[in-house]
Amino acid sequence: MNADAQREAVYGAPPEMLEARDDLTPMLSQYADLCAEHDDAVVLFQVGDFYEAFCGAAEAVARTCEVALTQREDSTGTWPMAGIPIDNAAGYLERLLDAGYRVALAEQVEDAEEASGLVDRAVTQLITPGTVVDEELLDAGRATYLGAVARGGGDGESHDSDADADTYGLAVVDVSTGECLVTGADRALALEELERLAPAELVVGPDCDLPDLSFDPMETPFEPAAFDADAARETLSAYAPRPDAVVESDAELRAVGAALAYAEYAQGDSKLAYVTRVTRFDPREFLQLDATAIRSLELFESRSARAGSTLFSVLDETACALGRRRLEAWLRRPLVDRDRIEARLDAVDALCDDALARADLRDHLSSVYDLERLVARVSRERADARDLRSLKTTLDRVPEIREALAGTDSDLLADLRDSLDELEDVRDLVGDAVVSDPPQEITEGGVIADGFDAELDEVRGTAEAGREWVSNLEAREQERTGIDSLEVGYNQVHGYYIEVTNPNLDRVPDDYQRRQTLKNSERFYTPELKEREDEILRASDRADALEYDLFCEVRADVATESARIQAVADALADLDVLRTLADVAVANDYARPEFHGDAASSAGSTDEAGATGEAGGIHIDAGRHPVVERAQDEFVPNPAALPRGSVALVTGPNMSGKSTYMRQVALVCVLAQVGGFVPAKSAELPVLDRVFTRIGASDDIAGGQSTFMREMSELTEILHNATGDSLVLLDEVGRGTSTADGLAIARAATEFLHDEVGATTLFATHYHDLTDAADDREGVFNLHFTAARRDGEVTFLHSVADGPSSSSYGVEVAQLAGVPASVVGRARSLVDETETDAESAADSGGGGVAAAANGEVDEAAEDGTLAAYVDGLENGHSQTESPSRATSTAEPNPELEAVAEALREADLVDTTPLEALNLLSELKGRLE
Ligand SMILES: Nc1ncnc2c1ncn2[C@@H]1O[C@H](COP(=O)(O)OP(=O)(O)OP(=O)(O)O)[C@@H](O)[C@H]1O
Repeated sequence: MNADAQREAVYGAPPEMLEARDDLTPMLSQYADLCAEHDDAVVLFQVGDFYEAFCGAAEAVARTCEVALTQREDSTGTWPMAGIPIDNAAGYLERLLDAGYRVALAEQVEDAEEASGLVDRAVTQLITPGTVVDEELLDAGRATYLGAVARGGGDGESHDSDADADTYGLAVVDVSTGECLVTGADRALALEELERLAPAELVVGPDCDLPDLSFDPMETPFEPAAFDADAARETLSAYAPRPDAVVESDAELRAVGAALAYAEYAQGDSKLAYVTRVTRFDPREFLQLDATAIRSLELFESRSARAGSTLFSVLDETACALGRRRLEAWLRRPLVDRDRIEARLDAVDALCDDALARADLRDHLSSVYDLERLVARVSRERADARDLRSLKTTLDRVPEIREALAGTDSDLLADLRDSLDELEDVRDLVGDAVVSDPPQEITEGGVIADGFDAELDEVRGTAEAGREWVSNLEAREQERTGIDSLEVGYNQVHGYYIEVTNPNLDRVPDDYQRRQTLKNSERFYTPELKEREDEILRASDRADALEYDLFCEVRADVATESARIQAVADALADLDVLRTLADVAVANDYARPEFHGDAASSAGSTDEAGATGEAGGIHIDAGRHPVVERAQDEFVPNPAALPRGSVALVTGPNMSGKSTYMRQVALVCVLAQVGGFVPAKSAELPVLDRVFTRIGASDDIAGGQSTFMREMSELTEILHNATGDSLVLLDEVGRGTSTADGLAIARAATEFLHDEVGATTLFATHYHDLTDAADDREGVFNLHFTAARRDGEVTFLHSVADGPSSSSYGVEVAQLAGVPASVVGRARSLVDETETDAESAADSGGGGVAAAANGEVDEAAEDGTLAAYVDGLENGHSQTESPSRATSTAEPNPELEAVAEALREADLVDTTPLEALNLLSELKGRLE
């Protein structure tokens, strides 16, 4: 049984309980019923202060949560049972979620003390990866999405676009905040968007056959009927008065309808009143970054040893959780609208110039609570009195935040300032109603402030008067009885009493009635004291009940303002990100990027400027890698001058900085389109439509797919989808196959990108032969990284220069990596031999070779044998028709050398036939 099946086996009513169905106690019978109704989750059944599970589910809970597996015995048998304490359930629930379980909380929905017979229970909440709302189970800095995907061409009639069954709708809901997004696109784009949103849980509509995704959502089976267009329209109409105006296709309608229906189901089948806005977007309104690009540019996850260093971590100077989530959303979705980008840049610029405003904003925003999640809790009736005070604390900051932006000359900041509704009504309501430091419990009084409600004040007054009467009683009774040691006290069990020590018992008046006998004293009460006590108790009980009712009313009143509070949250989130971008820019010396033209106009500019013209190109002066520069003491800034549609072939030794350089160019572009300043002295940039990356192969091996296959499918994706407005980064493409095939593929891809696609491309390669592609295409040019070689030691300079690299320094890098000296020495002599051969071939007129690498830095080399090879390629000759190829390559093949070395080292005199065979087979394997 696989893991999914194992989990599902404990869902539903336990078979052994079903067998004993008629004999079960009422409580277990209720448990079995609830399990049967919610057979897609482990039902955790509230019994007093615990959530219990029975039978197979109990075993799963005990194993996963590491709690004791006990037994419940009754007349019908012995049932395995495991429980988790409700008070600190979060940690256990998290374990169950992590283990892939879905959990249904069956809570007592009536007061156990008031219930006659069996307490009523109902599933109030389904807890799954995409529907968690518990603060302790959520990541403050990330949105937790539940997603739904639907395919077009189904049963809808109202939208023509669905004639194409290739239209996909995608919707996500963040149940903890009420954010709801919907989009639609063709399959490829919709899948890309799905990867970018990476919902924690996914409900997949009928006929949607999803491929393997790069993230790992829980796939939840949900009623296909929820994807029906009419049902979806009905669901959506509770959130948008004109459902069809929100979406643009039936696929979208069905996706958002199903997502909301499932979210409602998870929240106990109730409308999510705090989903006040369903927002539709078009993926093309944003810079498209697919999952591969997000991963390889290390926006959120680090793949290197510098764990934790990502663009997000460098930028994350946010002061509050609202800002942190917004920064993530902006980074995942940089803009393409030039005006919107400039508006953000103006705002960042203005804040960069105003240190005081920045500091004020940071200060105020750091005491802002997570309004989005707060308002959702208020709306779900889960907020306690402290939550409401947190809301007020946050709202108290709003006037100050507006004040900090008073004189701003940025339109965006001014708009945000103006949209900051001070919500005085809500603030005053909470301020008047809830005491400043309320207890966590809302049922035990002490929550509502004096003066808020006349009836409560009166009831409290009665209780207070009673207490005062009691507190004066001692003096009065001492005087009346003449017993100086007489004391009035109170305890939980017996209530108020008058205590008289044994020697004074003879002076006790007649109206004293005995309540309790102690060793040295007696305790009494009087009818009047009893009456007062009852009055006090009645009044405090009444006050507690009144307080609870009043609190619920206040909370409901606040809930009606959800949309206004969410708008404030929205503005605060934007402000926090803008001030963060400004803080980071100032702290790290970033510069404001400039854009030439907008995406639309630059797309058509090729003709005017030619494929290699300046228009729309990427021009960066002294650019830096924002993450790498922070991780080391010194970083060498590098320029980039990439005309629009050009292909830069980047060569250089291993470790010289090629990948860093390419990524930094992309990161500068991404950051600029987020609206941030960039790590450079200056940058003039185009508005890109997409960034594609094909970087590094090492981590794919773990994925099981053949590295080369993966590499080629990513390349295909790029060649199909890149446009003249795209930036393409290729690192070592073609490396996963034989040198000849790899070089041919790299060469052909370069030509295609240049001639057909016109995408601005950076291509890092170890195929020095590829550098010749620059000879016959104006838009293809070479860049290289330099190193200094002195006495056999290599120092990387990390600076980029024009032209191809002269040497790969592979042997030196091998030495740096600790490869044994004898191997390094042998490798070096082999390289020398090859170079000498190449030189003599050149001298004898074999093909126009310039002096090969001679140990000097920064010397461009051309390779005559390559010219022959390229000729072959261009004349349509396949590689096999070029017999000279295998022997004439200037670049030594390290694998061949290693095999040769192993053969040379083999001591045949001492080798048995079997060992010889093994060696042969091993060497053959290496060659293949
Ligand atoms: N501009 C720079 N200034 C300072 N150090 C740098 C610079 N660029 C790169 N480095 C350092 O050099 C290391 C190697 O860089 P990078 O991975 O970019 O090399 P590479 O040429 O792509 O190597 P390979 O060909 O082996 O993939 C980086 O981890 C970084 O520490």
